[in-house]
Amino acid sequence: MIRMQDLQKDFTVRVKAGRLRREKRTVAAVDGVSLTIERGEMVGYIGPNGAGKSTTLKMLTGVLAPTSGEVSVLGLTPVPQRTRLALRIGVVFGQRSQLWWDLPLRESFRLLRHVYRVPAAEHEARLRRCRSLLDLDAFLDTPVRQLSLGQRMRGELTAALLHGPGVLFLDEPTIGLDVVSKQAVRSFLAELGATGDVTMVLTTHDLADIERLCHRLVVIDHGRVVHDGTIEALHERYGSRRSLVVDLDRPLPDGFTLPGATLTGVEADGHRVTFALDTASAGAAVAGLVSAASVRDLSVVEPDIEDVVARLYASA
Ligand SMILES: Nc1ncnc2c1ncn2[C@@H]1O[C@H](COP(=O)(O)OP(=O)(O)OP(=O)(O)O)[C@@H](O)[C@H]1O
Repeated sequence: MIRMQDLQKDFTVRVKAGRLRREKRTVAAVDGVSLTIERGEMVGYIGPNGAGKSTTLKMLTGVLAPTSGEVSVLGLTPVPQRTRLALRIGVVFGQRSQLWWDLPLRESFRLLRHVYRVPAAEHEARLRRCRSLLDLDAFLDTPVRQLSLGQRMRGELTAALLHGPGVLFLDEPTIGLDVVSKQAVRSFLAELGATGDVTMVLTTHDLADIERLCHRLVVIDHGRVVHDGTIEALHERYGSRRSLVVDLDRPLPDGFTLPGATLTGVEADGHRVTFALDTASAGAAVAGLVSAASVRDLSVVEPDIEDVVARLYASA
C-alpha cells in the first residue's frame, strides 16, 4: 500500500559562518527511512519539531521529490504520477486549505465533485455521511472564511474524502482545535478507520490523537526512525509501568512491602501512597494491600504516553 525504501531528502541550506560569510550545508531532513504500511492501517507518525515528518508526507504525496531511495503509494510513484495519485489519496494539512475561501462550504464540495469527476450518487452518499458524522449542516451555507477553525477542519476532512480515497494523509489534523472539535474529529477518524477501507498516516504533536486512533506508532528523530511498533511496545521498551494510587485510613505499617511492586510516592502524611506495578497484577497488589491495611479508596493509573515519548526524544 505504502512503501518507503531508504528514503532520503537532503536540503541545502546557507548558514552563517563568521560575520559576513555564509556557507552551504546539507541537512538530511529524512535520512534513510524504510517503512511499509499495509491497507487499512492507521499509523501515527510523530517526532519533535524538525524531525522530518512533513518532509516525509510531502514525498508521499508527490509535493517533493526524494533525493534518493524509493517511495510508492498505492503502487504509484508520487512525483511522476502525481495527478493519478491525487485522485486516489486524500490530504488534510492542518495549516493549508483545499476549500474556496469566499464560497460557502457547500459550493466547495460541489466544485470538488467536478475536479475529481465523482459520479453524483457517490458524491451525495459520501457527503451525506460526512454531514451527519461531522455535523456540518449548521454551517454548510457559510463562506469558508467565516468558519471557526473547528468548523473549517470538519469541512477539510469532508473535502479530503469526497472522492473516496484509499489513503488519507493527515498533518496535525487537530492542531489549534477546541476540546469539542478535537473529539469530533477523532471520533470521525476512528469510525473511518474502523471500516478498514482507508489507510491513514497521521502526524501530530497531540499524543491523545495517537492514543485514540493509532495502533502503530512510528517515531522519527533527525530524519531516522527510532521506534516502530505499538504504543504498548513503547511502554515496554521504556519500562513504563501502571501505578496503583491508594488512600488509606492509617499510614502503612513500617517496613510494609508489596511483592512485585515498588513504593514510589507517599503523600498526605502517609494517607496516600503510590505503588508502581513492576510485575504484580493490579488485582494481586490490591489483594495484598487490603489484607494488610485499611484501604479507603484506590485507582489504577495507566502510564502516560507523553512521559514515555519525552524520554524517547531525550534519548534519541
Ligand atoms: N524547504 C526547506 N529548505 C531547507 N530546509 C528545510 C526545508 N523544509 C524542511 N527543512 C528542514 O528539514 C528538517 C525537517 O523538517 P520537517 O518540516 O520535515 O520537520 P517536521 O518533523 O515536520 O517538524 P514540525 O513538527 O516542526 O512540523 C528541518 O531541519 C527543517 O528545517
